[in-house]
Amino acid sequence: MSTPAKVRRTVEEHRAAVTALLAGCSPGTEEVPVAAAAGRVLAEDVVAAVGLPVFTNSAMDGYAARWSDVGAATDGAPVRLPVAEDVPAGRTDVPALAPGTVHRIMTGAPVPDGADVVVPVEATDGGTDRVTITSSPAAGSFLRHAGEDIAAGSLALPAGTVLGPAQLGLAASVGRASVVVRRRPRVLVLSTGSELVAPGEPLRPGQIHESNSLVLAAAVDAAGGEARTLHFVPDDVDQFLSTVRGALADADLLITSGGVSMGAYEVVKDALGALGTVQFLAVAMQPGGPQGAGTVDGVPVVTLPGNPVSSFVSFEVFVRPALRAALGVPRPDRPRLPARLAGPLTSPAGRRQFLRGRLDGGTVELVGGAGSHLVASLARSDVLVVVPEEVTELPAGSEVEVVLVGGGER
Ligand SMILES: Nc1nc2c(c(=O)[nH]1)N[C@H]1C(S)=C(S)[C@@H](COP(=O)(O)OP(=O)(O)OC[C@H]3O[C@@H](n4cnc5c(N)ncnc54)[C@H](O)[C@@H]3O)O[C@H]1N2
Ligand code: MOO
Repeated sequence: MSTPAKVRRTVEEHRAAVTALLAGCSPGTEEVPVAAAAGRVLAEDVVAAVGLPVFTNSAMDGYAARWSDVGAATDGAPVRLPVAEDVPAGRTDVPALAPGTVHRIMTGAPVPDGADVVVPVEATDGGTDRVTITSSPAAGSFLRHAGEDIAAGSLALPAGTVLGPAQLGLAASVGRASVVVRRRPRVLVLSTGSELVAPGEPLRPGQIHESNSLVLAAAVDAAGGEARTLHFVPDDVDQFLSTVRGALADADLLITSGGVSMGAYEVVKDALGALGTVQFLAVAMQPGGPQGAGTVDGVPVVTLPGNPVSSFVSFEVFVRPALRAALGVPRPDRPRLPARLAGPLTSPAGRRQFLRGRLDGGTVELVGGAGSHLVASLARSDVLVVVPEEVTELPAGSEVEVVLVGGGER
């Protein structure tokens, strides 16, 4: 049977413990096509095989010219020149520009040797054999110089970079078809509770739809892990342990939800506490007070409280940064910002509170109350409002720190 948690920790202490626990769960590297690397963490330095731009090219559709030939052009005294070549993007045999001539050129096409300006087509009559130029931009205008963005041989993306759309674009631009990335930690997610019923199933009195495993699995995947959701189990120690043991072999981490507080049927605490390798404790925060961490058969386990908001917040505060750090991300934390409170708030003394809020400009409005059962409010929020341990009340207009967890976009 469960016993009251005696150990108390600060948020930072438990964060450090979970980060240390997960430090070993980064399971090596793999090479994947760039097209399949979105969200992955680079495990190698990507060096630019080519500079960018690859060659000096035109920024405009127009005419490549010598400024000494066209610089004096005005409406009243236009310059008329023969068009020697047509240079669409992709032309690979562009002759040099002879003095007294221009090349018609398209955006992205190679600028011929000898040209030092591109005159946009809007400043001409658009001629194809001869062109009349009625004004010229400054010398050097509309040339995109080879290597001005990144030089060949230089570091394009350092190891540890999270590959978002722009980073994938750069990898492709410097010629990479594949990249070496960190393997995604394989994370088992297991919810517990005899009251739980799968969504879609009818509810009998006293039953609720299971939702924490969906939340946690989605959060694991978004953090860079690879979640595998086990079917939830009732408050039965034997069933819990056999489910866990049947799945641990190919897991890097187990996350459980529920069964860790002070009740008579705390399945996670009862089952794992008896092993002696998992510590259950109270963290000075709300929600997310009851926590546990340790190992089962050598595999790291983090036991999160069952209240849905507590489970979500605990993942954000402890598991996400630890997973990101294990993946080698240099800044594993969510971005934080100062914001002004739209209304007043109160908070329990001695516990750091993470309230749900919606950020609008620099102002944050609380969404719902402090209750850790308020899932509809959680779904409408996009930030966590951090209230320090020593603060018990704040008037409207106070500055608070908010954590940008995202979600609820509309
Ligand atoms: N006497 C005390 N009671 C409680 C304490 C305490 O210190 N003393 N702590 C409270 C706090 S804080 C939390 S948080 C919860 C944590 O309890 P458990 O981790 O044991 O979670 P459960 O009791 O299993 O569930 C709590 C709540 O959440 C619902 N739930 C659980 N799992 C799911 C799921 N997968 N999907 C949706 N909803 C879920 C469950 O039905 C309960 O309503 O303990 C307090 N009690
Ligand atoms: O800490 Mo519980 O997590 O408040 O609801």
